[in-house]
Amino acid sequence: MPEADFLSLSSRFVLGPEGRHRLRVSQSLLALVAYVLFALCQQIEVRFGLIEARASWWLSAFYLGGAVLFFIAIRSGWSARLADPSMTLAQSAFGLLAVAGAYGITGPARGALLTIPVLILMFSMFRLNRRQVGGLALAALLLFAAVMGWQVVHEPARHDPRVELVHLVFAVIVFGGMWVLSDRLARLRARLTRKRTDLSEAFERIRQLATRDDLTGLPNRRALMDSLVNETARQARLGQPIALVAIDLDHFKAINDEHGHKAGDAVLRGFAERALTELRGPDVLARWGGEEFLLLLPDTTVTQALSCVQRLRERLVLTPFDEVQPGLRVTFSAGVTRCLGGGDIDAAIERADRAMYRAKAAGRDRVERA
Ligand SMILES: Nc1nc2c(ncn2[C@@H]2O[C@H](COP(=O)(O)OP(=O)(O)OP(=O)(O)O)[C@@H](O)[C@H]2O)c(=O)[nH]1
Repeated sequence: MPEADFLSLSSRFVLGPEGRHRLRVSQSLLALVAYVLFALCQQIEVRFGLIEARASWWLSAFYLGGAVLFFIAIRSGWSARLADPSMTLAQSAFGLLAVAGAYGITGPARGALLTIPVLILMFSMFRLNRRQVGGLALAALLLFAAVMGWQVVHEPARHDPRVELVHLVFAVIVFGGMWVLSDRLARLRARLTRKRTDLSEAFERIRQLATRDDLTGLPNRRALMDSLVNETARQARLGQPIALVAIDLDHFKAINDEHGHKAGDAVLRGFAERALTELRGPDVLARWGGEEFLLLLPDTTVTQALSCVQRLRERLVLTPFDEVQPGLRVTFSAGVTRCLGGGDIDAAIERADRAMYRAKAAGRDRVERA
């Protein structure tokens, strides 16, 4: 097996399939590695005679066991049922407990351990809210204060009260600082989230403006061209026919002249609404410009398209535009062609257009095939 394949297979075995879950698993694995390093450091201190061996073994067993359990809970997918599948709060609290325990058993070098809660709190800031981070910082402070107090009382020979007091003051400054920092970070995150929402709303609006006709809400010319390209590519794969229909409302200028431009707008909207109720989901009716529409009918032969257009005509006969002017009837002329895709798109539009003009010339309110 090539080396690269072996590596990707073993990383898949340890971390699971790609995705958010894998990110969580790799983070908990990283935490496990950190605990192992921490245990090794403790062993060095044991060798130096700074820590008692038995206490060190017990504590190492506690936090390594905990870290393995967290890893299993996340890797197995069990934690996915929780609100935070990364178990950030639990992992951070556990880490702080382990460090406080280590502080209790570590000899003169224990002051260095005060830097580790900073690391834990910094990691937690990316996932937890400021109340949770504040709670963790306060809990860590109380935990350390309790361990310091307990040691001063029970082992005054090894734990000088003056040194513990200095450590405690430093802990207050550092943990307090972490809380202030988490507050700033939370505000920054909230601002970023707001900006991201604004940005995606603006993007959606731009997309609408670029692809929709403002008056009717139908796809515009550009969106129809995109649909044509996509559909004809699909047609090439599946061998299905596509029909294209050019539709132009009859005597629309007269409607504008007699009833006003607003009434003309309402007729365009009304036509779009009526037509959409007669079409299937995959059909695309677009406003091509003015009072002209283009209809794309995927998986439809020209004969089927002719009966679809016939249905539209009947619909307009049955539902006059009473909302514009009581009894106002609107008709259209249409031209139908088959679109073969690729280089035929422009040619098909032209064929449908020419057929539609033939329908106009033949007296309007009719449909011609190209
Ligand atoms: N109200 C309104 N009118 C529009 C819009 N776009 C184009 N028009 C008008 O549509 C009319 C089209 O007129 P013509 O091209 O002469 O077509 P027609 O009167 O429908 O005649 P035939 O197509 O030959 O049946 C023009 O008066 C345009 O001003 C629009 O968005 N709203």
